[in-house]
Amino acid sequence: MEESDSVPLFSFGVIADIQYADIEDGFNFTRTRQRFYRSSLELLERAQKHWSEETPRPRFVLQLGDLIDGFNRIHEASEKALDTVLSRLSPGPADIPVHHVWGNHEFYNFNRTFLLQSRLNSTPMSAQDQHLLTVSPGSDTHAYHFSPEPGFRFVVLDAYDESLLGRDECSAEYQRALEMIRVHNQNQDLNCPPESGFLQKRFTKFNGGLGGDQLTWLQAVLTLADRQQGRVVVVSHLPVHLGSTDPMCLAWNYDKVLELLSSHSSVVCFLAGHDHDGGYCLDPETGVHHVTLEGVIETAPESDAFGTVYVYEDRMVLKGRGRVQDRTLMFLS
Ligand SMILES: Nc1ncnc2c1ncn2[C@@H]1O[C@H](COP(=O)(O)OP(=O)(O)O)[C@@H](O)[C@H]1O
Repeated sequence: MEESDSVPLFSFGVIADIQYADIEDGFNFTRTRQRFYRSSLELLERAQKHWSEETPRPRFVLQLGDLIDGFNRIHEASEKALDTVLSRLSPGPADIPVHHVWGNHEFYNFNRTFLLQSRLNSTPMSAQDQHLLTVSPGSDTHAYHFSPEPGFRFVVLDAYDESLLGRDECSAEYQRALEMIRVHNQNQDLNCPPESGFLQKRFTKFNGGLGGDQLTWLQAVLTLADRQQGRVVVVSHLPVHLGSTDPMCLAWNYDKVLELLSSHSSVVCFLAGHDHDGGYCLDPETGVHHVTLEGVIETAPESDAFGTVYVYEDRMVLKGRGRVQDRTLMFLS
C-alpha cells in the first residue's frame, strides 16, 4: 500500500506493449527508438514479481495489448513466444488474473479464430456479470466488462473490431475496413500514414476502430453503469484522446468513442497502450482521465515500465515504476 492516510478499496496492475521476441534488439520504423525484444521478458518478470509480493496483492492485471511482437510470425515462433510470455505473466493457477487487450501485434501473429480459443481470450466465464457481458452472443469481438468491486466496472474494448488486421480478405468486415481507410489513405503501403492532415495520420493499417455493434453495446453498458451510479474504467489498445497520444496512434473512430464517453457520467478513466512514449490528459469537458501507458518494448533493460493502480472512493492513484509516471486521478463527479 502506497498511501499512509487511507486504505485503498482494491488495486490492479497495468502493463503495455511487451512485444517479446527471441531476437536481437532493433528499432521502431523511423529508427528513433530502440526496441529491446528479449529483455522485455525480464521487465515482465520484474513486474509480475512485484505484483505477487504486494500486500494486499492486486486483484487483477490489465495487459494493454501487443504481448508478443509480429517478428515472431516471420520466425515461425508465435505460439512458442506466446507460451513463454504467458508462463511469466501467469505462472500458476493461484496467480493474479490477467485481462488481455488485443493489439495489432496479436493480429500479426494470430487470426481471430485462434485468439478467441487461446488464453488471450479473457472474457469472464463466471455466472456473474452476464448481462450485456459481450457485444452479442457468438460475436468474435473481444469486448466485455467486469466488476471487481461493487460500484466499479471495467470495460475491455476491441479496437481492431473494424480493421484490416485479423479479418479474412474475402470477408465483408475486411472490405468495409478497406473502404474506410482508402477514403483517407491512398498510399500503396497502407502502413504508411497519409501525408496530408494531422489527424488523418491515424488511418493506417496498424490501427483500427470500434464497429457499430460494439459502439451500441458500449452505450448500453455505460447507460447501466450511469443508472447504478458506478464508476467505469474503459480499457483499449488504441488511445482515443489526442491529448494522450501522437495522432498516428489514435483509433480510427476515436471521435465517435469520445462522443459516446462524454454522454456517460460513470466514465472516470480511459486506459490505453500502443503509443510507446505514453501520454496523459484530463479531458476538461468530461473529467475523464486518459492514460496511455509507456511501452515495455522501448524501455531499456535496466529500467521498468509497469504500474499498480490503487483505487479509492474519490480517486485512483497510479504508482508507476521506471518510465511510468506516478499520477493521482481524482474522480471529478
Ligand atoms: N511510417 C511507416 N511507414 C510504413 N510502414 C510503417 C510505418 N510505421 C510502421 N510501419 C509498419 O507497420 C507495422 C507496425 O509497426 P510497429 O512499429 O511494429 O507497430 P507498433 O507501434 O504497434 O509496435 C510494421 O510492419 C512496421 O514496419
